[in-house]
Amino acid sequence: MEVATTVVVAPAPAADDKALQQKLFELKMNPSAAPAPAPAKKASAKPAAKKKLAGGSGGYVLEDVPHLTDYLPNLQSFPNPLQNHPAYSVVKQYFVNADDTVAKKIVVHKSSARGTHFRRAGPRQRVYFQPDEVSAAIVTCGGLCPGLNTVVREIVCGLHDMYGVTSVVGIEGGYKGFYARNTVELTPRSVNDIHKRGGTVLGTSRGGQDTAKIVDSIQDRGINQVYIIGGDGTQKGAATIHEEIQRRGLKCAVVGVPKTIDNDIAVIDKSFGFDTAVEEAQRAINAAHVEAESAENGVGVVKLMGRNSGFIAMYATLASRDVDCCLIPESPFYLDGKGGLSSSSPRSGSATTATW
Ligand SMILES: Nc1ncnc2c1ncn2[C@@H]1O[C@H](COP(=O)(O)OP(=O)(O)OP(=O)(O)O)[C@@H](O)[C@H]1O
Ligand SMILES: O=P(O)(O)OC[C@H]1O[C@](O)(CO)[C@@H](O)[C@@H]1O
Repeated sequence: MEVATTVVVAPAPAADDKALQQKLFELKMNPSAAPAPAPAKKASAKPAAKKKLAGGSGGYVLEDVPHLTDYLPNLQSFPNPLQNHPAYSVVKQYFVNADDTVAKKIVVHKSSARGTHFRRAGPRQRVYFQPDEVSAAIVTCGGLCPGLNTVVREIVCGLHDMYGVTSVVGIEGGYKGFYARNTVELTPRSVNDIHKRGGTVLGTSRGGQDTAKIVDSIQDRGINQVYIIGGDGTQKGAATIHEEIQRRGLKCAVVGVPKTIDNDIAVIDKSFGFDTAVEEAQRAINAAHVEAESAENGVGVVKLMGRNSGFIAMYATLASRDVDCCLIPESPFYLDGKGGLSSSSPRSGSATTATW
């Protein structure tokens, strides 16, 4: 009897991260089942940045993002230029109410507290920069992810076409590029085709950088909006840069754009690059399936990205229909004995999907 088995497996997590990943998975799959917030971690090398929290009625908690007006309370605001834009001004309720928030848990019990909320992103009725006042910079840091160039392109074109901003530069080679390299001018024309290329046209890097030198460069170049695209390490760096900017009292907005191919951020719809990863996985799965079917008792094993997170493996499995078993780090499995992986054989010639 020929048995064709295609197994998709996400790499095993490091033991320390398992609890965190379990929490992320629960939040993503079933927000109502999310456990109560864990007590704050004890001593770490550097104290975590202080959270900006606000309370409301019925146990409502707003876990807010920092804002320029936190330390520049008298900052002048202006009507959003979008309100006169021919493409947007006709759309009713285009602007996000400044007080709109998004609940961390979607499903709650009628008697439970309203819980943690996050400020909703989107264009505001009033903004804190005039278009000709803006001098923006974009930087990409950390590892590569599909869509980095698309994000760079959309920031440049969005600033230009929607907000009338003409001064945008790229920082080359990641954080260090702020003080080690010259900037490159970014215009809608220069970024027009970059989304068709892989990687990041700005270059990237990992490793130590000097926050004071970065902020010196921001200050010297007169940059007042910084768009920082990168993973968790990059965002920690962005928080540090913001802290230094705030300490110096500069009118400079720091925008963190989260990058994770693994889609392991609970409160956003989807992270950029995830769809491409799932799509690309199909090719590997197809190839493994063909191989497995061609051999007697053939087994095809596909190892996908996601050291601590099984979303790519799980979505690729759901899309493929040729996968018999999907192993993800959030769900423990074992090989031998009753219920063990080795005891589950797929029906011959059929595609049986088992998720472990
Ligand atoms: N805790 C931190 N504080 C300040 N800067 C940091 C911190 N962690 C990392 N960085 C800086 O952020 C940049 C990118 O970090 P890192 O190499 O960890 O990638 P990442 O953003 O986590 O992306 P990836 O998901 O691809 O690993 C590096 O320049 C690094 O020095
Ligand atoms: O091998 P490392 O350095 O742990 O990184 C692997 C991680 O990086 C990624 O490839 C991109 O975030 C993940 O899919 C994977 O979990």
